[in-house]
Amino acid sequence: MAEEKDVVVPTTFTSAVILTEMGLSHVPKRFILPVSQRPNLNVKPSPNTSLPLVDLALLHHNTLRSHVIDEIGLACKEFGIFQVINCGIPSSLIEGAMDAASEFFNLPVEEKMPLMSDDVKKPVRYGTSLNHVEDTVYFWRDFLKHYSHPLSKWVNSWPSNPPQYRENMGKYAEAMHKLSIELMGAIFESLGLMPKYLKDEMEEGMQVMAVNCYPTCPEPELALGIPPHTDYGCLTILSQNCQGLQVKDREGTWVPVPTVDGVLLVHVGDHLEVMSNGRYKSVVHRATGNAEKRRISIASLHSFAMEKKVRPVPELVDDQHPKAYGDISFKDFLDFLSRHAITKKTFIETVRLI
Ligand SMILES: O=C(O)CCC(=O)C(=O)O
Ligand SMILES: [Fe+2]
Repeated sequence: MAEEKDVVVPTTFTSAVILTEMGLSHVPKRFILPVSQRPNLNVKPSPNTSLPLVDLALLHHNTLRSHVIDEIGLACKEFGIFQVINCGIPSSLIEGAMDAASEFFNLPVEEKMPLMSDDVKKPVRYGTSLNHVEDTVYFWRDFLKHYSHPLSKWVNSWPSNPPQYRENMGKYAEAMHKLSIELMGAIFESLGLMPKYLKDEMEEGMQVMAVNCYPTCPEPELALGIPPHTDYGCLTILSQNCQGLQVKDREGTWVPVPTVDGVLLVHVGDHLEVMSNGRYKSVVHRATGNAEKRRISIASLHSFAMEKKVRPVPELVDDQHPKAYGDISFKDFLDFLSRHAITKKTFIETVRLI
């Protein structure tokens, strides 16, 4: 039982990792969701999932490129998420980043404590529930978030322990950044724009890595690892070591996403929804807990520079498609996040005009 062990839980910071180390047999009350928001864990991911699978090697094929662009466009439109294979990233590089992440969460709490913060504007921070002040229910996740692009600007502020963290995560971050540029080119092309459209803005944009740890949860049917949300950026590229991600399909049904070796997941984020003037919608997703296995995921979020306003692309606004969104920047999102609980209202809802 918790009381019997010599573990001090900080009152301002409730870490799921610490609670799991305490060996609880029940989740504490503040993690228990109202019945209507609890996940149904009996729905297992199907290997024949309807989630699109895109072979990125074909983007370099003269005659097949346009077919792949259509596939990506359809995936963004119908699902807001797709799986990609053959991205040219060695599996050892992804495994290296996952191992570094896992070892970081294994560190004793005293080593992680100096990075703990509820301030969403910190470029490097360790946290748990998204907003301790505003969130009324807590979530079974610890995370490390850090800015990552350009790498040379940020890498020295990343954890120096485990010793391989900076090198492994740095290589991974650079590979994700390169991939995000290629994907954005394909996505713009699928919208009828030039593939180089806004490429400089992406090159100079922000990259935030959200390194997530969902420790084993004694009662995963009562709690969530991360509540339903959309990602703020243009797109997010995700690696995971086991299943736990669920996405809401266009009918409102939660669909579990399978884990397949060599597959990365690409989410449409709010900025892409705005730029596409609503042709593509950011995908609502959440992560469930797991009683047997600790889950690690690395989400790489790509957006324009902090204060750069994102707006519907003029070519995509006409009489049939009136401007549907106001202008937003990453900074606007952070301002919103520091004031609101993520569980109450999503940021994108506040910028929709129609
Ligand atoms: O762990 C996951 O699969 C999702 C993580 C996520 O949604 C995020 O970090 O924004
Ligand atoms: Fe997310």
